Amino acid sequence: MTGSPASQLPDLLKRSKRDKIVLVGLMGAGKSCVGRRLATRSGLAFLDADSEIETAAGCSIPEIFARDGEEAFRAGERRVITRLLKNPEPAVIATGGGAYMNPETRAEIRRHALAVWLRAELDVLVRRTAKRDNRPLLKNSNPRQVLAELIETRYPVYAEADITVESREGPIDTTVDDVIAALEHAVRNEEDPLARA
Ligand SMILES: Nc1ncnc2c1ncn2[C@@H]1O[C@H](COP(=O)(O)OP(=O)(O)OP(=O)(O)O)[C@@H](O)[C@H]1O
Ligand SMILES: O=C(O)C1=C[C@@H](O)[C@@H](O)[C@H](O)C1
Ligand SMILES: [Mg+2]
Repeated sequence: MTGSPASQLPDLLKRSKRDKIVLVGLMGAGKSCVGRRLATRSGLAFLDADSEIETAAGCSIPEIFARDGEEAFRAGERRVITRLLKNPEPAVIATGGGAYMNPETRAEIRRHALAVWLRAELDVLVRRTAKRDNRPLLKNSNPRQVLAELIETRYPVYAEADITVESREGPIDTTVDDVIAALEHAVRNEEDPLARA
């Protein structure tokens, strides 16, 4: 762990008049592991939307997809994220990779949260997601092609987030440090737009 001032995050949230930091990005971008570390280092609560959906449904995401289909999963995802966002306790939330594609979810995130896009290159995503088979969208013969197509359709939408941080290979704490620095910069710019000049 590095010495960067993660403890400033609760104060940063107050200054931004929002109460959540929400991580968005593709499968394998690191939303869950970076989000958990960010929360631990800053003393904020951590919520993982995928886990919350599984708890609410009483079964795993692959089981929800197999039993009820993707559309039902997306409806549940929307409800769960809205509930998490409306809870006033300050927190870091890792979303599932598809959540930010929903325009209503994006609007709720904008209202309550500072949104962070964890961006990663295709090769990095392919390598990281190959380690586990818990992602229904990648359970086919060519996960690399699926991820490449999702990059095409989703990256322009993820780009609407308040900040973008590259999720590189290397220590997770380095990405956490980059997120904190970018958030500090974004909030400072919001407070004093002229400082950007
Ligand atoms: N910045 C990073 N550096 C190195 N490894 C990482 C980094 N971020 C994530 N990983 C590794 O990549 C894998 C996937 O990460 P994680 O589950 O956090 O992704 P995710 O964005 O939450 O994906 P999903 O949308 O499927 O939930 C994990 O094994 C994790 O340890
Ligand atoms: O990118 C996606 O659409 C998904 C990502 C995961 O986090 C899960 O939410 C689910 O596997 C779907
Ligand atoms: Mg995750």
